[in-house]
Amino acid sequence: MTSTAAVLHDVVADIAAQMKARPDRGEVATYIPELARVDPAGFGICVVGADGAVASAGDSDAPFSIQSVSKVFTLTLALGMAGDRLWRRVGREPSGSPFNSVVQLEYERGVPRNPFINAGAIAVTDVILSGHQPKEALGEILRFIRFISDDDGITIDKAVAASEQRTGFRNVALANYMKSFGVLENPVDYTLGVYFHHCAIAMSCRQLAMAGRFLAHGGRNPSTGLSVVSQERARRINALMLTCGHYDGSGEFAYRVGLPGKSGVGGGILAIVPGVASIAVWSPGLDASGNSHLGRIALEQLSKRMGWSIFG
Ligand SMILES: NC(=O)CC[C@H](N)C(=O)O
Repeated sequence: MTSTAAVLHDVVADIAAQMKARPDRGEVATYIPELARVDPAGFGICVVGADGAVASAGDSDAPFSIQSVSKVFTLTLALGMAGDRLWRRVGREPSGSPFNSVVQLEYERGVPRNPFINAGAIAVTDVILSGHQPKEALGEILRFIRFISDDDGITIDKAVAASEQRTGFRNVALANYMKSFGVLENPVDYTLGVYFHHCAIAMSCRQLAMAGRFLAHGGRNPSTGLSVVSQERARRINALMLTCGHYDGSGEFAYRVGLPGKSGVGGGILAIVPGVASIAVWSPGLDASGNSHLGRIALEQLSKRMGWSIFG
């Protein structure tokens, strides 16, 4: 073991022990009833380096609902299908608004600010769906995630998908509003069905960190050398994660952590250290912006102690 690897192992173990013990855990998402049942005591972390070395601690093998972290993978797939045409349907600017905000869509005539807020991700899902049946589109998304993770065991949590399908009234509103401007091509319930199901994909920190490797290594899977996307595309997805990955908490995340990252209301965060590592953390309690409270704090410590901020 090199000394950097040994340091990383110690740092990761220390952070997990500290996070497990903290009383301030944030609030689990309650607007999706199935997520309201998750125990806030969970904490997991996993770091995968360029050489494939893994440093993990806590509940790093416990599956959780990846929710909006899936938006990184759907964006990657949609760019592969539509290329720059995607940007006719969704913007690339931070929203400065909550992830499920309705008001901005009206000002901007149904074109969402970016692919990581709910409206933007629904528009991206609609692009993946075009020309397919919902089942095929969902199969494509799941296959892609299994491929980049090198893990065929990843599945969709049907109970979470059904729970959101029953209660996702805001997303129904956002989708119908976009449909009225012609931003969605497919029937609204088809697009939302695929969206709710990809948000309900369950992964562990280890699986998620594996899935993020291509973003850390210029678009390639470092273990096989196979290209997933071009280097330019990987760089651009990282840029969007940095500027938009935490909704109206994106500025704070960049300030404190200094890495491209994408959060989900299941409490997961995928963070990328370009050229160095892919990191996943999970703690189900959220802050006021809907981002994992301890997940962000853990990443702040990790980035600081390893000197990983992209800002030097
Ligand atoms: N920020 C999130 O993770 C939100 C995703 C969730 N499925 C929703 O649409 O509300």
